Amino acid sequence: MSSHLLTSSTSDGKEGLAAFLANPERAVVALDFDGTLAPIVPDPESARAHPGAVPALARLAPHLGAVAVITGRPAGVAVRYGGFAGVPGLERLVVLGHYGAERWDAVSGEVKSAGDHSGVDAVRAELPGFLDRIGAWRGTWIEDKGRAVAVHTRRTENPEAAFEALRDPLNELAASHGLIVEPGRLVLELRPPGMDKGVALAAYLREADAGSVLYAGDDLGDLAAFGAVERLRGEGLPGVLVCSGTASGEVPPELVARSDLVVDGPQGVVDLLNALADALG
Ligand SMILES: O=P(O)(O)OC[C@H]1O[C@H](O[C@H]2O[C@H](CO)[C@@H](O)[C@H](O)[C@H]2O)[C@H](O)[C@@H](O)[C@@H]1O
Repeated sequence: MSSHLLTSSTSDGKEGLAAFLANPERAVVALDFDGTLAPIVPDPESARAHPGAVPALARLAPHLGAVAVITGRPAGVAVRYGGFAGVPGLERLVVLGHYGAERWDAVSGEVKSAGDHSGVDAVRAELPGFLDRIGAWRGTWIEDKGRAVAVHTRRTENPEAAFEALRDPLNELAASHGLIVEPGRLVLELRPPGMDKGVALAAYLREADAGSVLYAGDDLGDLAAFGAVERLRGEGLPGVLVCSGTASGEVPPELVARSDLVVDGPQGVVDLLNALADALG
């Protein structure tokens, strides 16, 4: 595996990588799931971690202070689709699900979650009729996530147009039930406010007593985590921001612009994790 993957063109990236490699026992790796560890697929229930992801994480994790997956998925779903449970090397893995409102850890094997929001039940009941009434595109699909409900347009004839047509109506519906809309890659999720990947990541880094951090993501929901790393860099914590880019053009330009390193989707993330493990091995 080549060390050229461990080069960044930004000064923050260079500083972050140097600190990470110099003091790995206090380094933290945090990764998004869909689009970063798992390739994007048309059916969200068919998404699975890249076959190289768990082996690469299991090689790297024993060298590090901590490793976490931070995802919009329910934590238990990410654990299942990722194949993260019971893996030698990942005995301390933490999965922060629902943008940080849920937490699974490998030590207990249990999921702990914040309280429920009654608005989610109301939206769940209302959404099918609501989508019919507003003439949502055929192929629009509702993903019931338990603590949230997501509306996907990837399987419609024109996913971008279907997505744009839903934006305003879903914003209104969410607001009327005290929820927010979390936009993602051809998905609009109605979920409780008050938590995001930035809040979740910052709290996790404090808990892990991080000396440096590397965060990788591919979507709008990851911008909050990028913001947290940028803030912490300002306070002296070295950090590397990695964009899991793809040829699809779906990755938000802002995420690319704010990253220190762009890699080629989940395969590129796996290569990067292996290059880090090689460098520390
Ligand atoms: O925070 P993440 O781990 O990136 O999760 C964000 C959402 O990912 C899933 O949707 C995305 O991946 C699907 C499977 O590849 C794809 O079909 C969809 O278009 C993408 O938006 C998941 O279904 C959502 O619940 C997550 O919030």
